[in-house]
Amino acid sequence: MKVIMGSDHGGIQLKEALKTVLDELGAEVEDVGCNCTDSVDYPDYAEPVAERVAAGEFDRGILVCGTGIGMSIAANKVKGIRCAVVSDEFSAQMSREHNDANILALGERVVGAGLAAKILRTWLTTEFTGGRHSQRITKIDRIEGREEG
Ligand SMILES: O=C(CO)[C@H](O)[C@H](O)[C@H](O)COP(=O)(O)O
Repeated sequence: MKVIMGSDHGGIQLKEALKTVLDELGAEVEDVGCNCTDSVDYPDYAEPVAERVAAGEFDRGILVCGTGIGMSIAANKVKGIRCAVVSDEFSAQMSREHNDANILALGERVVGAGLAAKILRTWLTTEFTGGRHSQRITKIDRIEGREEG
């Protein structure tokens, strides 16, 4: 699985910690930054991650900021992106099974590294259920103009 990651200064430590999990799962990882703790603006990292997932260059994206909220708001502006902010394992599972989320947003100031690792494992290994959920994704696509009707 090809995974692209990004963070702002508020998420850089958790982003680094999660690379161990990605390594254990055998993911091929690209990190678009940031690479230091200087204050930066999260949309500058959300945008390239979201654009490259939407373009099909990567299977999944992971974004980390202080809360995950700013990253998810920015990422969800890109057509084809379904970014879920998650802080528990059940939501991680549901965001994949029901919503086919293609980007996971985490908050370093919200979840500890241990819980975040469990969330990430669950999120990366859970498949979309399809069925009735597919028609709902189609309706989301229609809202953003990806589908006619
Ligand atoms: O966008 C966010 C909140 O919705 C992120 O958590 C940012 O990391 C946060 O706003 C950064 O805050 P800081 O005071 O500039 O470190």
